[in-house]
Amino acid sequence: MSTPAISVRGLRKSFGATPVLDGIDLDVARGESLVIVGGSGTGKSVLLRCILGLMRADAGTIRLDGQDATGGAPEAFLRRFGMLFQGGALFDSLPVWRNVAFRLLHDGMPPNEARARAVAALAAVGLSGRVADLYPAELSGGMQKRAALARAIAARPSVLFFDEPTAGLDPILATVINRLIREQVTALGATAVTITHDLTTVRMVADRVALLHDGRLRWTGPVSAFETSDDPHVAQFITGRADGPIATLR
Ligand SMILES: Nc1ncnc2c1ncn2[C@@H]1O[C@H](COP(=O)(O)OP(=O)(O)OP(=O)(O)O)[C@@H](O)[C@H]1O
Repeated sequence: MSTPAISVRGLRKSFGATPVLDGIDLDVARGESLVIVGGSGTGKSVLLRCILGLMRADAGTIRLDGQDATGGAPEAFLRRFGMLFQGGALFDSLPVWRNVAFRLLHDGMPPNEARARAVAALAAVGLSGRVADLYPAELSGGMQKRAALARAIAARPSVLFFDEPTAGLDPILATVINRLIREQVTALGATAVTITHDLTTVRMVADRVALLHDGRLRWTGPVSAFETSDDPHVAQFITGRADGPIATLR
């Protein structure tokens, strides 16, 4: 097997006496779309933050493209990386196109070229050129999400992270966003890691699924095996039953 894009071994992270990650082992192959699911507060965001070096793990190793990244993601990796944050995280004081082209401008691309790239990225997520000169506050929540997705893809990254990409969207717009993510992952040939509660996202975006519970990945497998799995954690997650191994009191 070729070197995985992301490789995590024995990752542990506690807050005070409470372990959140309790020995995570995970490989994400290049060009693969992995979706991580799990109940609220199970540590999905903490795992993502540790992988990116935004948070320091207590133990374990992280390798990105075969390079040790335990103390933080290498610059070379971050340059090829795009992220859609849960809340969108657009800069209010910048027009949409400058938000979308932020990285490109930062890297010294001439403004007219960067603007053209931003407009193309906006078009890829179904937003017209008219939106380019508006400010984030002038957009609806769904449009902001799409603009944030345009920003994540504008620099044509080879690794993409999506944190709750459909949270707060109506089901139709959620489908649009899921389709866009899948299209971008396929079009860019990118490696993608998505965190979600949304089963539709799992179905539309995942090649492989990992279920986080009690600090560990309880189940990982191809998306085709997810819905037919007889693992009680997976079954409870899919049916949304309150009774089962996943406690509802957290
Ligand atoms: N900086 C922090 N300090 C203390 N505790 C934290 C910190 N960040 C996260 N936690 C705790 O870690 C646990 C996991 O949080 P995390 O945000 O990773 O959950 P999640 O699975 O992403 O949840 P959700 O699906 O609700 O967003 C929670 O109990 C949370 O309170």
